[in-house]
Amino acid sequence: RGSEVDFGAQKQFSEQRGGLRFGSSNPLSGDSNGSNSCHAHNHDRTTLLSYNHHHHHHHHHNDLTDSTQTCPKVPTDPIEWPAGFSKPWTHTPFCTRIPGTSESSANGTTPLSKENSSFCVYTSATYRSGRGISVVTKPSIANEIAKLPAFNRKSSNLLGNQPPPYEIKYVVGKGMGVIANRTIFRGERLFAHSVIAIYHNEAFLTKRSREHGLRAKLMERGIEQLPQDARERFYAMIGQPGTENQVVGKLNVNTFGEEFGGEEHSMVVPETARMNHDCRPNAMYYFDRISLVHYTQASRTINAGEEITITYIDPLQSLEERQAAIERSWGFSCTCSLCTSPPTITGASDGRIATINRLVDLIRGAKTRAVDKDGLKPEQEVGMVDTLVSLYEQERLYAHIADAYVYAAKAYKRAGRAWEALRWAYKAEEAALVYDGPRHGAVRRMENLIEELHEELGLEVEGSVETGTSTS
Ligand SMILES: C[S@@+](CC[C@H](N)C(=O)[O-])C[C@H]1O[C@@H](n2cnc3c(N)ncnc32)[C@H](O)[C@@H]1O
Repeated sequence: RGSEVDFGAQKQFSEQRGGLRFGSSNPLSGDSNGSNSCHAHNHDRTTLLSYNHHHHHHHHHNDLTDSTQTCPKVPTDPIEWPAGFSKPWTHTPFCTRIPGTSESSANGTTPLSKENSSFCVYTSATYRSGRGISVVTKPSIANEIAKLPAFNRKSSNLLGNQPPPYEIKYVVGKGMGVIANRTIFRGERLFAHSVIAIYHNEAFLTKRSREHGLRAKLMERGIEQLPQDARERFYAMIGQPGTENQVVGKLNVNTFGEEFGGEEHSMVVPETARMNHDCRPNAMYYFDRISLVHYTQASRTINAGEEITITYIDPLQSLEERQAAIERSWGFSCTCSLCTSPPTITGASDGRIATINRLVDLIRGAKTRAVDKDGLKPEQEVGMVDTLVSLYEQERLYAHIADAYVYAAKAYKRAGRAWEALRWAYKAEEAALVYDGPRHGAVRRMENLIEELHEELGLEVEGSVETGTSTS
């Protein structure tokens, strides 16, 4: 466990869930909330649509676009290379400069120095037996990424040699999609692929900038330096209509969001990016930041012929909010089964979603109160978690229900109802494995809870550690 690297923000099990894990943003296109005056000067939207998927996050002002504007300058990062920069990268890093110092050399490559580097392209063409990886980010973050155990792993075949349980096919109104070719059961692995590119969200280019040319080159170079197979997979991904730069257009609609060094990045996993969106999906993904591998599992039984889908957004939003989020970030209008249900059905669903959010607030609120005099009584909380689980089921949120099971296990334990707590803890552990993967803290917490409950209930087999080898 000593080797566990985590330089990103800790993800909470329940609350940071949702939309922001899929999709890319283009922060340089301007913050759509218009909350700061810097962006008032910025009319450089690259695209017709605002693909600012991480709109609720606070972005650093980015004045890489225009040094004359009155916004504060982005501070330069402490840069640790060139010391050891060549490892694990197989290409010389290619960097942009911050404004005011951008009299770059003819080929656009800047000397390696603390003062003038901002974003660089790092590529390892030998990464994972030649699958390759490009990272476009700040030097300090690239250094952290380079230290990951992922760079010592050889294997690029993470799925074994079984034929995939799906085919990539044309789906009316959606472009390509992933269609099951046999029955798939909950928990079955569907995709497991090493990311081929990671882009800092602030590295996205902007139109009016005098840095535009260099920035476009930076974005494109990330892909051009990849080995041929990865490059072809990148260009095979769907584009974004109306986006001038092909690479940026593909990044805008195909990437998964993840934090590195506490800052938002967009990751490319071309195989997994074939899955279309559904507000009530039958598959769920997680990203393992130690190995830089992205995993997808079935979250319920999927029948042969059925499309395999994931959700691009936080599914615990009303119909209106979901459709707005999809429209804003991807530019299509959602026609999933829930979104196209009659108003009586969608209205009932919106009501359940509001109740789910309210219950979670109440349960969490009770927990954070130091002395819960006016907090929830244990039996009240038990009633709430029963309702919560039921609402998730009614909403067909088969993967996200992990959160509800965790609340249920804790509530029953608190109420002194150990057997029921154990039942929920097992369900929570199973769901968290599908939802978050084995490395996630939720899985470990549920394992610990199960162990505690076993003790409380006298379930542990006496001397089980010693007699573990003698089987009948
Ligand atoms: C990550 S890609 C998914 C694969 C894509 N259909 C393809 O052909 O490669 C995202 C894009 O697929 C399309 N898409 C995804 N889900 C959709 C849906 N539910 N309805 C319509 N189009 C969808 C949109 O064009 C979106 O920008």
